[in-house]
Amino acid sequence: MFERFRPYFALLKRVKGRFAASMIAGVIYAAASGFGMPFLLSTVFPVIFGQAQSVLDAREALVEAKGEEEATRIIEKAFPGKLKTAEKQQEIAVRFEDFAGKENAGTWLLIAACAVMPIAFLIRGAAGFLNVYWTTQCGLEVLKDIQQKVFDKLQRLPLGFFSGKKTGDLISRVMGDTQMMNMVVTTVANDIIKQPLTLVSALGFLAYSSWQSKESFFLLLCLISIPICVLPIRLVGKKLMLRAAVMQKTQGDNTAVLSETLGAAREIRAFNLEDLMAGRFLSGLARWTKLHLKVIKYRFLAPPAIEFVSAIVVSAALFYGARQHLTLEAFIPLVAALYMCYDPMKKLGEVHNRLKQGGVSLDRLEEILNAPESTPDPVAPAKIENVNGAITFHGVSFSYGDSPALKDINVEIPAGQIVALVGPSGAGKTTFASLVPRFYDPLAGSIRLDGTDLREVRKKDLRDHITLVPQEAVLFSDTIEANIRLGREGASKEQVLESARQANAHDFIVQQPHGYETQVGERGAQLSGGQKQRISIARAFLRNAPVLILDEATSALDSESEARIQQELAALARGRTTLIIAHRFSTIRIADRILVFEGGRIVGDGTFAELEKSHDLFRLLLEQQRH
Ligand SMILES: Nc1ncnc2c1ncn2[C@@H]1O[C@H](COP(=O)(O)OP(=O)(O)OP(=O)(O)O)[C@@H](O)[C@H]1O
Repeated sequence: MFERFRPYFALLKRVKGRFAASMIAGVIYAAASGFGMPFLLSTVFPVIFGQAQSVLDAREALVEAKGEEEATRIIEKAFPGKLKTAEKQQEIAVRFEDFAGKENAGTWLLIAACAVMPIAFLIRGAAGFLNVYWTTQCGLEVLKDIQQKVFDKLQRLPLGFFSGKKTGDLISRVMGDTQMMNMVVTTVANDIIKQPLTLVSALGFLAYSSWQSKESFFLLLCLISIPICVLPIRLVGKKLMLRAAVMQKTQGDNTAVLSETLGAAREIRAFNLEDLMAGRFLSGLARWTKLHLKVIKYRFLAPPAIEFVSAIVVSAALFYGARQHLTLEAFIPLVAALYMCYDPMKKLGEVHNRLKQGGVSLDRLEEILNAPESTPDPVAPAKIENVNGAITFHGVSFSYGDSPALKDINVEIPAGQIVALVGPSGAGKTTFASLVPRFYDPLAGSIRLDGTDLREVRKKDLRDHITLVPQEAVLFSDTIEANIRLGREGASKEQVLESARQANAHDFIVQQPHGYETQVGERGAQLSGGQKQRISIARAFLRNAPVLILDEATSALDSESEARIQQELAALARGRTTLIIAHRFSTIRIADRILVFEGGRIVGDGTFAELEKSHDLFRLLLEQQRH
């Protein structure tokens, strides 16, 4: 049952004190329930109802007629185990006489006997509460660690991981599946320690009374029927796990539809796709509801099955007890112990099912946690300091899947050169630029920065020397200043302002209602495309890295904004090794050199004038751009 979660037990180390305390509380609870309750029933009730005394009186009466030995034997047979208890109780009664006087001894004994129950329940209740509280705390701490690891991993995973995944499904894993685990932890925590221990201590009581009365029928009955109860638990658990897996996947698909719908709000309205998207969402919901009901069905099937088995066992016990002429007083504690065996079984069935369901969510989280690191950091990383920015590609090939995206690329880019990458769509320009910050590693060949192979450098150190200005500016929902500051942690206010001036953003920023403190909204929704792009350029100025990758940063703008931003980009590129991914040729005029890509190869290399004169494909591309 716990096998699936074993790798995570190590995470309990951090909360081992709490966990040990919860175990101790669980042991107290279990001992009080499984052993204590039946034991109290067998000792306190006889005191209250005076049966202990009547056992002694009966023996007393027989002693004259049958002699001491025979009288004891007859009484032992009629009231198994009770003679010893009665003697002990008489001893207690005598002590009460010393304490309360002969007259009041009876009353005090009764008060004490009656008080035992609430005290026992108080101890049991407090131990139960502390057990569930501390176990939940430990479980949630472990879960927090797992969530943290998943989030961390998601941020560090190579980009290739995301190609085949839906964002909505990933959100559903991080939020939905951890939520599911949360629920599993909180529900399971209540029973996971208490119930098995209660079962053991109830079996302990049955063993103890078997030994006392030399009668092992009840213990045997219990030992035989426990495996029968395990059967439905296992059967149902397997079915439940399969349904839960599909259910969680469906949940992921539904979240994906939702996130796509929210992300394409304009397009959905423009193309009248509201009904289509609603239909998709509804059919996903219907599938999820159906699966959820199946999961519920299997979850709640095991307890009645166990109850049925336990009812049969109690009936068998009744039959046997009646035949053996057991007194009610002897019978009740045994039935209570039997109940204390089956109740944990029933609850453990639920725990088992819950853990199965949690296992499914864990599988989905582990897909993220155990995703291979395709661009690992070196064990002994090389230091890169005072980077000039010379980049060399030597025999580089790369493919995302089967068909190659780059084939045998050899090129040397001196420090400070501005290079435009042009070529038809799908020629490999973006891929070429993506290899420089190690978003991917080449499958063959090597890439060097100032002579150092990129794979010998830690990704963080490498990326500290690179600035990426994407096609569409990415802003986070925070203030303008915070968005610029993302370029360099710890930059001074003056440096932020200076970068904004360099990007020609300062003037429009100070006109905003709260100036630099203005909130930009989610993904910068409250700013125009040009304004967003200027903030993104200001961020790049602030970063001040020697290598710059411009993913034709103006292609998302209208021509007027585009023309104005050209100047800032030219200023930004000056003195830096710059790779411009030129989708629309809008920025290639600022380039010192142009590389022409076709089918994953570099088929042209020269200045604008040289290529315009002699390169057919370049001329064709230029011609297409002009029309
Ligand atoms: N994440 C990816 N997963 C799988 N294949 C990809 C991925 N990105 C690009 N490709 C494929 O690799 C090849 C090169 O793509 P790349 O994006 O580098 O071209 P590009 O020249 O930048 O094109 P465009 O100008 O249209 O952006 C294409 O065949 C493309 O389909």
